[in-house]
Amino acid sequence: MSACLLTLNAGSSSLKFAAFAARAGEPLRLASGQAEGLKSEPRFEARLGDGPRQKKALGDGGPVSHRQALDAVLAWLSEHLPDHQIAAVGHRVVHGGRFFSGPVVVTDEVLERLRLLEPLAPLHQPHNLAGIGVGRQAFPGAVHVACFDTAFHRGHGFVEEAYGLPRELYAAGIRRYGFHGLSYESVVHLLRATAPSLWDKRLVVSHLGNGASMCAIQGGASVASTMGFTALDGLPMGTRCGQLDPGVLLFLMAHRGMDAAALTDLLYNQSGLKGLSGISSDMRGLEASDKPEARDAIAYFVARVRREIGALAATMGGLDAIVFTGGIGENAWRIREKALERSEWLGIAFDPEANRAGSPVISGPDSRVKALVVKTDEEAAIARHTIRTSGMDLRPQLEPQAMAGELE
Ligand SMILES: Nc1ncnc2c1ncn2[C@@H]1O[C@H](COP(=O)(O)OP(=O)(O)O)[C@@H](O)[C@H]1O
Ligand SMILES: CC(=O)OP(=O)(O)O
Ligand SMILES: [Mg+2]
Repeated sequence: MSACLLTLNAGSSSLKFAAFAARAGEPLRLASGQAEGLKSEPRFEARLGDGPRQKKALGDGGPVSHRQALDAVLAWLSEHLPDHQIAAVGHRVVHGGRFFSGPVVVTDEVLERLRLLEPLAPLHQPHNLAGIGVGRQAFPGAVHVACFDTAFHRGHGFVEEAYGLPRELYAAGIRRYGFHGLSYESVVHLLRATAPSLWDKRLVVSHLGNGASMCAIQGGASVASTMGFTALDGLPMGTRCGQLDPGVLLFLMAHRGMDAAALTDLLYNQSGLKGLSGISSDMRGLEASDKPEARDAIAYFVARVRREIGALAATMGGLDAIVFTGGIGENAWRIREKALERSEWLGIAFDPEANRAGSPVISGPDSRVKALVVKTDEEAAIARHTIRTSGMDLRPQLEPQAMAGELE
């Protein structure tokens, strides 16, 4: 039996997983997949390495619990990787608050602290912690490691972390934390291998998915994020509002009688692309629609991305590369095109053909600022943390040489 590690990323309606072996401190992907649509039409999909995707229905047509989803994952793994024993499990946890600035081995005490953060990430944290619960039951002998979306941003200075509120609230933890850190780390890691003269320069990385944020990164470290105390701020998202004047909330409370529960539902579930369009939270659905409301929602999304490119570049005193990632960032060429329209002033010579063709480099050869598309790999970031934190393999990380220079 050889030891391997499992990564679990439990979302509100999905459970993503990957299995890795550890080779010289680097994860080697053995398998990956997801159980999704748990509350509507549960489906299971998995593949060995880069092999073909195997798909099947999950359950008997009705909703499926995270525990059942994990059982399906385990059954698939024991059928397809029978010679591997799971020695460590890495869990994505969206909010680590002030307590955690790096990955941590899960204990009952750690879990207790993470539960306190559930109200700060209602779409994620309860599911992340449920995933840890079922994972610990299924693998009582494995080391469980929590890896945080917030950790990558914990080096921010006071100005990026504070709100313009009394200092006592800052001291109480009411700060800008930032999210999608595992995704940003994975982008930096990939650039380090494929763009060695660029990775530590001034980057604006746009993680545009169902959740969406942008991050200024310099020297490989996060400098500023569009997200703050919760994963509501910054860009509009599938169903989340993005940046909002807090005066709107005061008005809704005073004049529409809305309480915390009603506002939570409004801001997390009914807003963003879904609320703006009244059609769909899904970018593909909006791109396919010819309704003016769909066009408005897309225009609002793109305008916010363009605005944040300028704002984040300003925090670094300039820009050397812009990177798109996430489901929208990687796949929606029209969104990238609109986001980079009239960006010559920033030093970007956009290459529309390369962009449309899905090339990883979407700026021209003479562009002073590079524009790139990178596939995010949160699972690999979780796996690297888990290898180091669990002590599965403590040898220094090897840089993959084969890709050196690929994106330059
Ligand atoms: N080819 C595509 N064109 C436009 N949008 C796409 C495409 N593929 C995926 N998307 C969008 O990506 C979003 C989901 O992003 P993803 O990063 O997978 O989400 P999650 O945050 O749930 O992991 C959805 O809005 C989806 O419509
Ligand atoms: C933090 C966040 O928004 O995550 P996701 O993109 O998975 O919703
Ligand atoms: Mg995501």
